[in-house]
Order: sequence, then C-alpha cells, then structure tokens
Amino acid sequence: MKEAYIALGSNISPKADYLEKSLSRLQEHEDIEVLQASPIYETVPVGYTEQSDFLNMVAHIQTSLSAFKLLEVCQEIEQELGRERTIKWGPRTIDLDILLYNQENIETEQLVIPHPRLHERAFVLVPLAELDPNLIVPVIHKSVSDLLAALADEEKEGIAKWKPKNGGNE
Ligand SMILES: Nc1ncnc2c1ncn2[C@@H]1O[C@H](COP(=O)(O)OP(=O)(O)OP(=O)(O)O)[C@@H](O)[C@H]1O
Ligand SMILES: Nc1nc2c(c(=O)[nH]1)N=C(CO)CN2
Repeated sequence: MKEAYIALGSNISPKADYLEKSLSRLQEHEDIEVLQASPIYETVPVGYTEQSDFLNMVAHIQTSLSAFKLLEVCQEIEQELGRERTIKWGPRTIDLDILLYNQENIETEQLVIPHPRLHERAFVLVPLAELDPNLIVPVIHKSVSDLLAALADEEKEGIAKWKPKNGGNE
C-alpha cells in the first residue's frame, strides 16, 4: 500500500459540490481509501487572477495503484465532472493534482512528483499543514510547516477557512 496526498480545487459553481463529488469518486474506487480530508479553504486565484475565487482542500489517501494509474483516475474524475481545458491556469470545475506519492520522486513528461509548484502555493500548503505539518517533502527535504513559514504573509492572506452558506451551494 502507498500513501498519497491529492490537492483538489474548484472555481466554477457549485464549487463545494465538485470537491465533495471528487472525494466520493476517490473513496468509491476499489483501490483507493481516503484516510483524511482537510477543511475547505476559500482562496484568491494565483497565476491568472481575472477569475473567481477557488475552493481548495487536500486529501490524504492510501492506494495500491501506481502513481501513473492514480493520475489516470484523477484525470477521469476531472473529465466526468466536466472540466474543460481552455485558459492555462484558468477557471475549472475541478482540478486534482497529486502532491506527494509515498515519499517518491518521479520526473516524467506526464507526471512530476512532488508537485513542482507545491512549495510556493499557500492554497496547497495551508490545507496540507492541517493534515500533517511535520510531513517532509522529498527532494526539497523540508517540512510542510517550514515551507509555509517561508511564504510571504500576503500569500497567506488570500486563504480563509470556508463555511457553507446558501445551504452549502457556493
Ligand atoms: N503531480 C501531478 N499531478 C497532476 N498532474 C500532473 C502532475 N505532474 C504533471 N502533471 C501533468 O500536468 C498536466 C496538466 O495538468 P493541469 O491541466 O491540471 O494543470 P493545471 O492544474 O492547470 O496547472 P498546475 O499543474 O500548475 O496545477 C496533466 O495532464 C498531467 O499530465
Ligand atoms: N487559489 C488558487 N489559485 C490557483 C489554483 C487553485 O487551485 N487555487 N490552481 C491553479 C492551477 O492549478 C492556478 N491558480
């Protein structure tokens, strides 16, 4: 069995539904068990900023799948939930990124683990720190809490714990 951390993000309504549906799809997969899910955060868009705020979270899973097979499963879920790739870093119903896979380092054209932008993204590090602040990120050899502490305050200001309103149909 391997352990992995998956980042989930959505910025097309109903955002929380897309996160929940993705988590259920992961949990329903016969070779995946969701061990823990972080709280949901509302986050300002990074990169391409002319878009709606995101909801982001991180899931800790256990799986017998290879990292490549896990990527396929993530991409199938993205497709089923209607993701269209138009603008790079633009709006998406759901994005599933593999952050870490069993302390492994994988560098292929198709898959890079640890996720290459993990260390600079508060919308990933804040929920990941809720699950395990002491987790060491391979290659970088730093803990999640150290990476988070190294981020500029303004990066972290754009991140707030999300509470359901309108019956959770954000
Ligand atoms: N760790 C990873 N998790 C998910 N996809 C990855 C990973 N490493 C490489 N990829 C590749 O990245 C490609 C583009 O992914 P995607 O369109 O979701 O990027 P993005 O989410 O817009 O940007 P970002 O990668 O910065 O989060 C995927 O087709 C996949 O092959
Ligand atoms: N706040 C936030 N910004 C982003 C996100 C995301 O999930 N949350 N995903 C991106 C591309 O993966 C680009 N920018």
